[in-house]
Formats: sequence, structure tokens, C-alpha cells
Amino acid sequence: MTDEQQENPRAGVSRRRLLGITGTGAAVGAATFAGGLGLGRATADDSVPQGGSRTYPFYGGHQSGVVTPAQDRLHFAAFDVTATTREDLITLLQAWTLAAAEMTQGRPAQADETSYDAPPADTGEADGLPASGLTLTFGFGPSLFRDAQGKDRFGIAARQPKELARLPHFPADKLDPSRSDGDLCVQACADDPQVAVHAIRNLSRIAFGSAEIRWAQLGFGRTSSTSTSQATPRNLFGFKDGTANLKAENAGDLDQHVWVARGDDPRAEWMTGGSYLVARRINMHLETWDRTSLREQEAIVGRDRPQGAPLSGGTEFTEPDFAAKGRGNEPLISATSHVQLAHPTRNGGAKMLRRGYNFTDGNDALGRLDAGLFFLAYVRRPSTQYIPMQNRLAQHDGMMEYLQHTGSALFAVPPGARAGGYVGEVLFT
Ligand SMILES: C=CC1=C(C)c2cc3[nH]c(cc4nc(cc5[nH]c(cc1n2)c(C)c5CCC(=O)O)C(CCC(=O)O)=C4C)c(C)c3C=C
Ligand SMILES: [Fe+2]
Repeated sequence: MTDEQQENPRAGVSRRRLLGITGTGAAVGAATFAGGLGLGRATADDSVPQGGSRTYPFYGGHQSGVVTPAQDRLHFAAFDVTATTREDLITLLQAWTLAAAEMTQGRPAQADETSYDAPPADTGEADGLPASGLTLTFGFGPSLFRDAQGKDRFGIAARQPKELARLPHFPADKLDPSRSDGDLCVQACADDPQVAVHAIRNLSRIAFGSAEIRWAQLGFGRTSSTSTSQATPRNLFGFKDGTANLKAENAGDLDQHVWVARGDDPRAEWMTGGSYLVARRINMHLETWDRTSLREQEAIVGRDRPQGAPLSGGTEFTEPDFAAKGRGNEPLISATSHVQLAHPTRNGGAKMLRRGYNFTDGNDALGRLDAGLFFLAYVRRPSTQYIPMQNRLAQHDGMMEYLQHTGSALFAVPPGARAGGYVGEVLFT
């Protein structure tokens, strides 16, 4: 047995010995290890599907995970910051950036510590798994800028975007405060749930002493397509969801409706290239829906169930014709249908990039599934693109009878980090 194996008998041929990494050059070490040898978590395991090795860049002008083709799985976490100084907050963001840059490339969050007596620097459950298209997207909540008394927590209050305020109370909201708001958020999306959970777990571990998870949500299936290359998935009502969504291929739409542009908010120019993320946990009363006729279900949505075609006719991607009339001169698409109320022509041209996930969190005491849609949407201006639409849906949408909004949050998603920098750096410099 070598000296090192005596120190850590499970180590085998350790990363440290392969690379001669010593000390705590954690993130740089990990990058050298994985990059230099072309290794990382991704092993030559034949059972790993080819697509699992897909990676998306972490650094860039925009954060990944917004227009990235929506992956199949989600682990979303909102954090409360417990650090009290600006320096400690920046240190956290720097550490998160380094770890995120590693994990999104399929590598461990941090390089191994040298001591067998120290806790491992990566929790290990993603060892052997490929990157699985992991993206990590970071956001800042309004409470990061000012506490409940309005006090400037980290010297950034003057730069709080005017669009970043707690979402208002909407009609029929039944929000659980322990599933709402938060100082920071991390959206982890991947095609393997273990990879997404591993990422949040390690970011939470790294945040120890500086931030703690306030609430989290797992999503097991995407409810949107964000690229024309993707098939439209289905939500738990059994309907295609994401048909009329904004798509990554349409750069003009993204510039108009998703990305914050220079001049949008003079006191928050740091948000240029960023976006705003609306998160709503929406319970769906599946048992009631399942006792509703197909005719009624389709009338509520405004599209047919098999194809997702508008009830005015055509196929999935045919534009709905709200003026089309049927028997008895009744509109084929009801004025209280979801698609009519959410359509840009009924919302001053507003569009959003939806990126939600189906969830189920067990059941209630009456044996009903605690399930629904974790609604995520990216917008350039929540005050015109989300708030009026949500008010309209909450008041008039026939679907509301089957829904209950139980969680709510809004986050400012800064532009992407530059290599060598950290996520949100533009806010602090
Ligand atoms: C405030 C915004 C929206 C919320 C909240 C919302 C919840 C929600 N939606 C569905 C199911 C479907 N939504 C569909 C379309 C659609 N929904 C919104 C907005 C919100 N939905 C928009 C902007 C659109 C697109 C409208 C258009 O331009 O035609 C559809 C149809 C298919 C599609 O285009 O995606 C379905 C189905 C559920 C179940 C739900 C809450 C649980
Ligand atoms: Fe919708």
C-alpha cells in the first residue's frame, strides 16, 4: 500500500496523486484534473446514454438555463442569506461560480481535500454520471437588497431594479410563506435528476454559514419546449404545454421579451443581458379534473387534447382564430379559455419564456395527490408581461377552478459571468 492509500485506503489512484494537487487549490485543481486528463465525473461507462454527456457553457453573456433547450428534470432552491457583510456575500457568489462552472462540465464541485480526516469536497453521488446537460442559473430576490424594514443589507439598495419587487397578492392566491420568496435562487436543470439534486446539494453545502435553503422544489418533467428542436411535452392535465412558447431560435423575440436591454432601468444597468424569473408553485386538483368531461377540459384550455390544436381548427402550430364561430354562433374558443386569456393579442402583445415543470410531492390527508405545475417564466419586464396576465387569468380563467397557487417568488437573473469573474459581479462593481 502506498503512503497515500494508507492515509485514505479507499482513495485508490486518487485525483491528487495523478495531478500532484496539494493544499486547497480546490476549484482550479478540479478544472486542471478534469480538463487536463479529459476525465471528470463522466466515465467510459457503456450504460451512460450518449446524450447524457451534453454540456452547456457556464460562462457567457447570458446565463445558461434560460433559453437552453429545457432539460427533463429540475431542482430549484431559494436561499436566505445569513452572511451579514458584503464581502461574505461576494465570497459566496465566487465560490458558487467556481463550483457551478465545474459541475456544469460534468466535474466534481470542488477538488478533493488532502486529508482523509476532512469531509470530502464533493458529496459523491454524481461520481460516474455525465454532465447530463446541467445548467445552473442564479437569481437575486428583492430581499437581498433591502430587509423587511427597508434597510440596505449589502450596500446594493441603490441598485435594486425597479422591476424587482415582491409579486403582489393575486385573486385566489393561497400562498405558503415557507414556499415563497428568498434572497437568492438557483435553478438546476439536467436530464438526470441525480445530477440536478447533486448540484443543489453541493451549492448548499458550500453556502454553509453564509446562506441556507429557504424552500426547494423538485420537478420531474418539463412542461415547456424552449427550442423548435424539441417536441411539446404534456402537463399533468394531459395537455400539450409549450406550443406557443417563445423559442430559442427566434432571437428577435428573445431580445424583445426576455433579455433586459441597456437603458431599460438606469439605476440597474447591471441587469443588461439578464432577465427576471417568475416562480409560482401551482397545485392542480387532478382528481376533479379527471372527473371532468373531455369536452369541458378542451373548452377550458382552448385547444384539443390529442394534438394541442386550437379549437378553431388546424394543427398544433396553427394560430388560434378567436373570431371563429361554431354552432349557435358561439365562439369556437371560449373567451374564458386559458389560451385566449393568455394570448398576446389579449395582453398588449406581452409574451414570456415559460420553463415550468410537473411536480408531485406526495398526497394530502384525503388521499389527493399534492401535484401540479411549478411555473417558471423569464421576462424582461414583470410589471407588463406577467402581473397583468396573472391578474386576468386569476379573475377570468376557467382553469382556475382546478388550480391553487401555493408558492410565489420573483428574482432578478443577472447576465452571465465572465470567465475569471463571478455571477452577479456586475452588481458589486
Ligand atoms: C401568468 C401566466 C401563466 C400561468 C400562471 C399559466 C399556468 C398554466 N398554464 C397551463 C396550461 C397551458 N398553458 C398554455 C398556454 C399558455 N399559458 C400561458 C401563461 C400562463 N400559464 C401563456 C402565455 C400561454 C400561451 C398563450 C398563447 O400565446 O397561445 C397551454 C396551451 C399550449 C401552449 O401554448 O403552451 C396550456 C395547455 C397550466 C396547466 C397552468 C397551471 C397549472
Ligand atoms: Fe398556461
